[in-house]
Amino acid sequence: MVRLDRIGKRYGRGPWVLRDVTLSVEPGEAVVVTGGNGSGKSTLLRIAAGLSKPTSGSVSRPRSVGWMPERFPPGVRLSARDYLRHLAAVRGVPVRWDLVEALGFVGDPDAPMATLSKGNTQKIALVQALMARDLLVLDEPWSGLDVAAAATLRAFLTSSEAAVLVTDHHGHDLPGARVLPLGASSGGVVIELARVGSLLPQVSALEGVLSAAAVGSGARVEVAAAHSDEVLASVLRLGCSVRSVRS
Ligand SMILES: Nc1ncnc2c1ncn2[C@@H]1O[C@H](COP(=O)(O)OP(=O)(O)OP(=O)(O)O)[C@@H](O)[C@H]1O
Repeated sequence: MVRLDRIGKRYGRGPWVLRDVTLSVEPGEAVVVTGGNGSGKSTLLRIAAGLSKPTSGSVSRPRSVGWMPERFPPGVRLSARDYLRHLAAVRGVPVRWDLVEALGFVGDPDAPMATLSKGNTQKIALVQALMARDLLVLDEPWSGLDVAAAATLRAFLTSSEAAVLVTDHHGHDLPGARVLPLGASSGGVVIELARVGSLLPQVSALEGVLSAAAVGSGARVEVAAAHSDEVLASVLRLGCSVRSVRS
């Protein structure tokens, strides 16, 4: 699984883009990171995928990581076929031609990547990432896909045994996924809990809890910043497991 522990990030002396983000995604689980432009979604994903170092906090990730950037680097001279073969060889996995087909790729697999349409480039960029075994980190994977390919991708991610971390600001539904909203908050701290069960009323009653809503078998709890440490200690004492903490 991938685990981000109290991640903070600032670029140089600029403002903090991320502060104190704790998140774990287990195999077979999916998390959708949402938030407005500039809220830090891509930054969080780049850190999770190992492309950027956090300023504070720590990350642990599995070995086989697939990364799809928001924009495919221009000027790749390889053909789609050679590009996928190369990346499959590097990762020690077979090329997923079945996925290329399932996504409805209609470009020339032997033409340079730079000459493909946006949608077809996106499909190849996706397949190279989806070939990884343990962790799939996909930045805006639906962007540029036609409806049928979007449905194929959703079905693939929903049934994947890898840990899945995606960004989305178009409201694409990913059944069963947890949502991690980044960005403007009401000054509170949002704590995501796993396995809350019948404890939700007790969590809601803790001093400093502003709202507590069930999400699947867990809950999303908003806490006044001044009470966040006590609430965290209390929910752990109650036996809840903490998925993420965001201020
Ligand atoms: N390499 C960088 N150097 C300096 N600042 C950066 C860098 N990358 C991102 N930022 C800044 O960090 C903030 C968060 O950017 P990021 O791309 O993570 O947001 P985002 O939520 O993915 O945005 P969008 O939805 O617009 O893609 C922005 O203010 C951005 O300008």
